[in-house]
Amino acid sequence: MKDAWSSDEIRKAEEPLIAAGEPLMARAAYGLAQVVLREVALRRAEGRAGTADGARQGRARLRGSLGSDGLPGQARVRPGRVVGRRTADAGAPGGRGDVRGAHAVLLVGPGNNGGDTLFAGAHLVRRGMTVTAVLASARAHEAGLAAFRAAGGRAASLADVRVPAVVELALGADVILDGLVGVGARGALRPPAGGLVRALADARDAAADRWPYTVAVDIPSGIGVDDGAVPGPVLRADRTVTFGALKPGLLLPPAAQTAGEVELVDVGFPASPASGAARRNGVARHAWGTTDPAAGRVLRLEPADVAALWPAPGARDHKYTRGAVGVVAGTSTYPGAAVLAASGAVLSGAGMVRYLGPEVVGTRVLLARPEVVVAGGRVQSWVLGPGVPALDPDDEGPDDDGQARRIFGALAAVTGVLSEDVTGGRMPAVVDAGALTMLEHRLPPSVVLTPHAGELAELLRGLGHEVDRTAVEARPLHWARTAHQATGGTILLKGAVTVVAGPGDVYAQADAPAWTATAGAGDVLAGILGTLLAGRSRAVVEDETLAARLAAAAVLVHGRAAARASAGGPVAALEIARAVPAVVAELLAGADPA
Ligand SMILES: NC(=O)C1=CN([C@@H]2O[C@H](COP(=O)(O)OP(=O)(O)OC[C@H]3O[C@@H](n4cnc5c(N)ncnc54)[C@H](O)[C@@H]3O)[C@@H](O)[C@H]2O)[C@@H](O)CC1
Ligand SMILES: [K+]
Repeated sequence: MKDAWSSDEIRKAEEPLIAAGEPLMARAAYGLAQVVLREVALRRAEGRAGTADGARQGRARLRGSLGSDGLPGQARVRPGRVVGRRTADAGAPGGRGDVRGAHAVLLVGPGNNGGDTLFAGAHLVRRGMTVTAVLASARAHEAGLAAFRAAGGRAASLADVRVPAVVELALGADVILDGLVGVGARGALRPPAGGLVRALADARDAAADRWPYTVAVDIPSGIGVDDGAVPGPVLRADRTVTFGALKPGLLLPPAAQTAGEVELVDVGFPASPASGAARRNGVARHAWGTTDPAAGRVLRLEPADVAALWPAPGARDHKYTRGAVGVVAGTSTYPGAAVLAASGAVLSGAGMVRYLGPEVVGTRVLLARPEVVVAGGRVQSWVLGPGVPALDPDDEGPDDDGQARRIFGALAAVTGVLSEDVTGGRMPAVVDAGALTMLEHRLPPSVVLTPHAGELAELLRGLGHEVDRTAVEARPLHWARTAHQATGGTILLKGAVTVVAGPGDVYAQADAPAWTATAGAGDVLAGILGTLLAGRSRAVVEDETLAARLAAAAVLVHGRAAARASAGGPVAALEIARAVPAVVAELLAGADPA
């Protein structure tokens, strides 16, 4: 399990270590430098490093703006010229591990994040790289700058060299280190760092594969460390080297999408899960229900966590103990959703799947999956709403083949509105698509709502919040938590990174390839989650945090199945369902079905 620490928690963990004289910054800088050296060497060995010529031109242009002592001078680089085409250079100094002559540009802010970057820069210089630091503020970490200069690095102030020259320099470099701000950042990057990053981000977009390898130091500067927001310009990184612990913004969308591959450098924080309580010592954990946005941890499940959660059958299990999933999905106009949701449930290992809906749809479900029982009866979880039209209160008689009536009945059972004698007691449910418009009562957390951003915005508008799809996409964590608090249900907000918010920890899962954004994929996910909830039906009702964990597990399996079915190309929703058994088998065998 990946576990992110908020900026407050990082600070609390840091304080005693710094007080004890632990060299945190030296460790961070060394780890950062090792990653940069490895990546530059790798790229050179693969022939992907920038040309020596390009780097030389970029440096020559900057040199025009530097005094002979390396300090900023008066000459200016003409703005707007792009130099240093990046092409493979067979003549680069050879061999894996060789970084001599490679050029790094450091973007250095005023705090310790800039300090890490300068100390790392000193390591790079000592390994034979040419390193230029662009100091974005009047202040820079004193010891870091001294060490960098002593090693032979050159530093220039942004105020002197100006943004266009830095863009040119970057285009001629092999690697850029973004050390403008780290966990001390608040809000969008302010000028001049904000302007610099905007120009670099634009240049990156325009230059595409000619852009140098970009490494974010601790976090991509400008992201919301704790909430994953992207409130202003951010230079997208190929890799983020983060120190001590992951930060929520590295897991949460949309910021997570700017971080590239995330690599953790151990600087000596207590790391084991057992020490989790200790490392949070003194950090107020607010009870759920407060408006504190930091309540609950931000986690990401990994394959081993899902294997431990999966309701694998034992020798004494039979189809009823394993859990029956009741599916109310599809109409005669949209029968496919019923087939996909039922397939997701069957192929993820439900003891039994019951389908409730119009006969014409039931027949199609049976044709696709003869295992499905097309009749009512006891179930241990419900999957409600895929392929069912949204309820339109102005419409007298929606053409839904009686599906709304069936969904209202099931919702009355799962929300506890009907007596146990009638319903057999509360049970978990997945509420998807049209069923999201049929909620009338407060939900228990064992009911998982599975909207995408547009559907969540609509749900929230119905609850009095002024919000549209774009606003939800900008702050998925905030709105998912808001929806949880407003409805009581667990919210699974679908996206490239899916966020699950319930009463406790939040999960941010990034398991699926972009090809997964295809019609019907969500129906399959609903079916998989239905199976997981049915398999642990009683526990889900008793433990109010379990539905969110299982929802995250369903997202992981769905994403890995999509990756497998896609194999780098397009993927059809039914193929995702078909890939699920092999993915589950590998998970249970302890493998990572990546
Ligand atoms: N957590 C750890 O264990 C370690 C952390 N270290 C580093 O220390 C960093 C935190 O250092 P600091 O607390 O000095 O803070 P930062 O270096 O993250 O940034 C704080 C500085 O940036 C400015 N700033 C804040 N928000 C800004 C904005 N929106 N636009 C422009 N400037 C802004 C502030 O005025 C302040 O000067 C970490 O991110 C990490 O890189 C390492 O040095 C040592 C190990
Ligand atoms: K940074």
